[in-house]
Amino acid sequence: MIELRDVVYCRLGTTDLAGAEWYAVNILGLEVAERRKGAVYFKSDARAHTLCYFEGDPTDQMTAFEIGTAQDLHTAGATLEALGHDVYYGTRAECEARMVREFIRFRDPTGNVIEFVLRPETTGLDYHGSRNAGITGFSHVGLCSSDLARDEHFWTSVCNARVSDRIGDAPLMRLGTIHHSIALFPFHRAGIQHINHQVGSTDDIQRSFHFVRENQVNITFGPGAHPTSSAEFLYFTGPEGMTFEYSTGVREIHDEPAWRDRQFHFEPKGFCHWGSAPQIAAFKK
Ligand SMILES: O=C(O)c1cccc(O)c1O
Ligand SMILES: [Fe+2]
Repeated sequence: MIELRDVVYCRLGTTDLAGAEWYAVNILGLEVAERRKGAVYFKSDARAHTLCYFEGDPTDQMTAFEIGTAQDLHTAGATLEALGHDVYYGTRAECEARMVREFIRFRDPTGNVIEFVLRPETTGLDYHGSRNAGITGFSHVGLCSSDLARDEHFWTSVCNARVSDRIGDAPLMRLGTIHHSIALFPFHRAGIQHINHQVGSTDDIQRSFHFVRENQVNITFGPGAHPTSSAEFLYFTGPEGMTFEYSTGVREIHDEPAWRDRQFHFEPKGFCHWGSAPQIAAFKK
């Protein structure tokens, strides 16, 4: 079994790097950690970076997860190869571009590009956004799935993710104690479906709701409250059509043996108990 510690970063291709940077700083509220040739790195918490935009094809999207030891990384590579996945070992330059010691890359059964990384860099320092969005950190990712049962099986039986709850057949899965670090939503193509940052409080959700609306950003869902994680949320659209979510108050599961995954409706009420309805394709039938 491959043990994953946490989701660590997303890498997103863009045809407008300057525009993506402007949005990440001025709307989303991230901090530029570093600019390199053809790429900008963003901080959202103590880690060296949790998001990278690079000049490239917008369908080029990667999600990375931390693995504990070099031994585990190599075992994971062998396990994935045995299951028929092509596994690519990152070069030194590619490791430097990700601020990690080692990584492997492969595709999940839907075709999502996944990286398992060793020793991602941290700064030990908080981040400071110029816009006070109240972000406390990068927290989870939603991935598109063309076959939810098949992909849930992959993530739970190969990668040790545990299902916390399901909305319809869409699993919300935890790697540690946070209700979910990865969730799968039905969509006909591979890609990152949404990127979640946690914010400090309801005030941050409400202030961002008005702020993004004032700035002509398309709000696609919320403000609302998820019955699953119990988090209050806001979803809005970013560069290249990416969905970003802020949420606050996500449930933690500490009594692992006692927790039973629950079944929610794949309808607006399964996504929000305040009555908001999603304008997000993967959240609709
Ligand atoms: O937090 C949740 O429970 C949740 C539920 C549905 C969809 C999401 O993106 C979520 O984060
Ligand atoms: Fe989410």
